Amino acid sequence: MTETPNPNIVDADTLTGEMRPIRRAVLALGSNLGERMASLQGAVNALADTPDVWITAVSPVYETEPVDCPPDAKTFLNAVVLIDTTLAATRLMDRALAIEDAFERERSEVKNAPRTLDVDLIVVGDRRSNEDFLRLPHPRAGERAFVMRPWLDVDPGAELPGHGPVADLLEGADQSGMKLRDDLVLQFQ
Ligand SMILES: Nc1ncnc2c1ncn2[C@@H]1O[C@H](COP(=O)(O)OP(=O)(O)OP(=O)(O)O)[C@@H](O)[C@H]1O
Ligand SMILES: Nc1nc2c(c(=O)[nH]1)N=C(CO)CN2
Repeated sequence: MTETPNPNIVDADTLTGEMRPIRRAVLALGSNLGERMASLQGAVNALADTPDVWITAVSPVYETEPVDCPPDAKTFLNAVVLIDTTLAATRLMDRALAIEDAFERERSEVKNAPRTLDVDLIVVGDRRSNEDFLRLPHPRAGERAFVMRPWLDVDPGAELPGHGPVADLLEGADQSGMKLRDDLVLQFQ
């Protein structure tokens, strides 16, 4: 039987904006200023407390040499968080910026200036975006071992849309400046 949609009936999704699809998202955390581990843990806690966000995995923590940073930059702690979310990608970006602000992130004109906390969206489902406010997938993620390595740890089959398997990207990346900090473990509920 062929069903003809009734134009007089507006479905509940359209009316309420509810029933958004659930998407897997990958967020990268970094800190090279202040209490680095406390900032990363605070970001994980804040994500866990975010309505419509469910953390599914948190990676090990790596100590990494600064890449493309001012000459006096200190080493970073980096990690990756996997979430499921029904938030729109732009709302997730708002939340990431608010979490950075809550940890006294200062925004400077200096490229890659030291920061207490950086929360980057790497992928949000299959969402693509090319706005200044939100670029997805993150345009520099594929060349960053400090993102690919922890991502691979928590998702060995991961793929970066448009770039290929994370395992292959990592093989071509310079991992020499990275050290696993297995003495530092991020907790999540
Ligand atoms: N995928 C994304 N993740 C995080 N911020 C993004 C993304 N796409 C666009 N932005 C925008 O970039 C700005 C934040 O840039 P920020 O200064 O944190 O960059 P960065 O983390 O220092 O550098 P990079 O983008 O190379 O990691 C924000 O205004 C944010 O809206
Ligand atoms: N090691 C390391 N280097 C960086 C990082 C980072 O998180 N870790 N973030 C940057 C801009 O987001 C630039 N350079």
